[in-house]
Amino acid sequence: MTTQQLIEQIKQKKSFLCVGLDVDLDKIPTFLLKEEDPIFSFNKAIIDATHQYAVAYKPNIAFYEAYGIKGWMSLKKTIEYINENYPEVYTIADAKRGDIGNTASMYAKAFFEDMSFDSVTVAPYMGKDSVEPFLAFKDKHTILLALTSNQGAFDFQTKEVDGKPLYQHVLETSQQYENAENLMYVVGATKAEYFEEIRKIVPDSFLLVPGVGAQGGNLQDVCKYGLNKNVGLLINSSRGIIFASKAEDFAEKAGLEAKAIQIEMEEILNKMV
Ligand SMILES: O=c1ccn([C@@H]2O[C@H](COP(=O)(O)O)[C@@H](O)[C@H]2O)c(=O)[nH]1
Repeated sequence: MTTQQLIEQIKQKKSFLCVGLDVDLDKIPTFLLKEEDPIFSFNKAIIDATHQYAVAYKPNIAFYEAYGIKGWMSLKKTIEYINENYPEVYTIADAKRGDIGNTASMYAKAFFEDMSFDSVTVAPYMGKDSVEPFLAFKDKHTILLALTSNQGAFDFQTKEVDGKPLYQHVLETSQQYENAENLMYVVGATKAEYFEEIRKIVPDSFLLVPGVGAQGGNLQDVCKYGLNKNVGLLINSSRGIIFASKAEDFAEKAGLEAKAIQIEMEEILNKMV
């Protein structure tokens, strides 16, 4: 999907919500465990109930890898279901990959060609040759970890290197990579006070923002400096939406949670114009 198509969808739905599909068999309604593929059944119901309020879905690959081959099959069925039924929706493989060039190319093929995701999250620690193989794919996005939502972000990402925090080097240096127009960045909602500085460095880039809901980040705080002329934000909520209920009404409750966030987003967007 092109960036322009993503922007069009955001305008149409008046939403920049990304629903995280982090399925945990211990947390889904027990009646689903009788199904042939409980993870896919759960995802299908969540997607059907939330797609009108969300512009993107982000399965975190760990939640599928943890179940071995069955988990990978559930992931493949999920991405195929989205692409076939809701082709306007943007998809993110939250895989946090990162390795030397030839290995990075294989990761890129796995997520962009075999799985047909629109984007993949990548750790920047190994530098240019580990990122550019992903960027080489046309109409696909590489989402680099810049300033993550967790407490451990302060271990390295905010440390000063040559007079500025490491995360700022990630933003500035990666903008010089070949096909840098295919870059987006992860910035945690729990780091709202950093958005003003980040927008000075990457005013036009899309930012994937996890950390609202269960991790305590706040939508309004992020939007204060995070929005740009094209909205430029994808706000992710996983547990806060998909586990809104563990009963028969789990999908309906997920839909209501997504709708509440979409309404808040619409109000924010209305104030922009
Ligand atoms: O900085 C980061 C990068 C990725 N994540 C991932 O996003 C979701 C958040 O889930 P919630 O249930 O809404 O907290 C999850 O997949 C994380 O691994 C992140 O939280 N922070």
